[in-house]
Amino acid sequence: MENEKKTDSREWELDAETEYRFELDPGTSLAIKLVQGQAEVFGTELAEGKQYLFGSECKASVFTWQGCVLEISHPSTEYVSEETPMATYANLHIAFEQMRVRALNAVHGSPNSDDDSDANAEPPRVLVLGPENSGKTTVCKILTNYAVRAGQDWSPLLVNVDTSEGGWSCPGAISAAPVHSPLPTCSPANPLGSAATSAPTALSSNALLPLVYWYGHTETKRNPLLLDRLIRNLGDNVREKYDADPEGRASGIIVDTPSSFASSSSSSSSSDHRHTLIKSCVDAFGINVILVVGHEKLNVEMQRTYGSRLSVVKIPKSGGVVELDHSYRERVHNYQLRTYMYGQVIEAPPGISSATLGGETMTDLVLSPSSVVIGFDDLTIYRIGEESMAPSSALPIGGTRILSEMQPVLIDPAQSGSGLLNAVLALLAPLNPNDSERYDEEILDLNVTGFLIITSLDIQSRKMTILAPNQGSFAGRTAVVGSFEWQDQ
Ligand SMILES: Nc1ncnc2c1ncn2[C@@H]1O[C@H](COP(=O)(O)OP(=O)(O)OP(=O)(O)O)[C@@H](O)[C@H]1O
Repeated sequence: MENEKKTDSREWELDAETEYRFELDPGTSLAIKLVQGQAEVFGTELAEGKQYLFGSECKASVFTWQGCVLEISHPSTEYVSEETPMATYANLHIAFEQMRVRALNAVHGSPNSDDDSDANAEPPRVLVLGPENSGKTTVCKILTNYAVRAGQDWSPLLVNVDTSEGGWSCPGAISAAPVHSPLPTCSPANPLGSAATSAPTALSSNALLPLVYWYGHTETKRNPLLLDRLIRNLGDNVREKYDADPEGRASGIIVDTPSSFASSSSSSSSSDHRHTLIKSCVDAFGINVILVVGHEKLNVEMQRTYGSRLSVVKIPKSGGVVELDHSYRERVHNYQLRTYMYGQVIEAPPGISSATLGGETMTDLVLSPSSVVIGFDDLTIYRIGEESMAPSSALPIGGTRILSEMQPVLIDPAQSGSGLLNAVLALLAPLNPNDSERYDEEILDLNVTGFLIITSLDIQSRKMTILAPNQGSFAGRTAVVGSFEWQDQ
């Protein structure tokens, strides 16, 4: 009881269709309780009377369709806005819902009454494009959550090809997971909820089982050829999954993209890359709707390129989207890596005793990674492509580049300057056991089973220490290093 008295919280009464927005500074947390009415955070409903915790510099909003009363402890920045694009997003959701129902009817052989043919009864496969800080991830989350909440047992496939974000795993990865229950928002460390691979599966929001490929860098322009290949690999997997599950396919696909897909750069080569990568997504996931978030020029560009064969829809950007700067994004990468290894701990603000993380009753999702010492030869480590490539024009006349951007280059941990100390490595699925089916670039096509960090290298005794979420054996395994570094705080 004494605890309750110290709570520095305030009641906010929100009118229908308004939203309460907040931002948190480093090291602070926030608790929100729905006292009365209906409220949701990026499409996930809040239950009345529960304390929801937010931390790790989270920036988000609580929207209400019908009005509500909230009890909120002290955030760093807060305000209420009456102008939101939620009505547009809800209309989009309704349109997608109709597409899903028609697609499912077609699978079941039930006629779609208003339709003369079921041939175009396709579920929504949506590509969300937009510039930096336009709210793409948030739109994807809202549309996914609304689909899950529709009560039709939909489990839309959420695909993240934004390598600067990391989705369910580590930054630098691209991934896809069918979503069965609303995605919580509590920290930018896991913007799409936590995956079963890094958190207790007892929590419903952690039951996500993503398929992950490792690109290894933030910037798409660093190796667009590799990213193109990984997107196509992800698409092939999704197609296989849906070939075997036509009912599941009716839930549709929502693809979140990096802002580099939208930024028109002056250099023609990066513009080429961007078009190639958008096209890889359109082909890989059979996209039939492109949503352009608040960008007139990109909308016109997409209309011109794709307007004749799929729907291109421009949607407004929310005024609540926060401009995230470079140093914030770097801090978020660190939060993500730390959360992957150690779980999520958000300390409740003073006076709040029982709180939930994203609606789950546990506040401390503490994980204990293991630190193991292995021999240099236990793990085969590659980097994809050469670190720095001289332009072809700089090569001697008649010289050809030996290493391509797609070439797996074997790294020797014993070599000084290997760049492995504190590097984040993706552990790949096993190579094909049948030697005759192996091929040079096989490791580009293997998905990721986990991530690890090399925390020390002992060159004399040819041993290294590895931090990993679980104590598996690494003998005979293959890992790929990218450009992410573990920072021990
Ligand atoms: N309505 C809102 N109110 C408050 N914060 C919001 C709102 N919408 C989005 N945000 C926050 O703004 C930030 C940027 O949003 P989001 O990540 O969706 O944008 P993005 O376009 O995907 O970003 P990126 O530039 O990384 O591609 C996030 O921290 C998100 O939680």
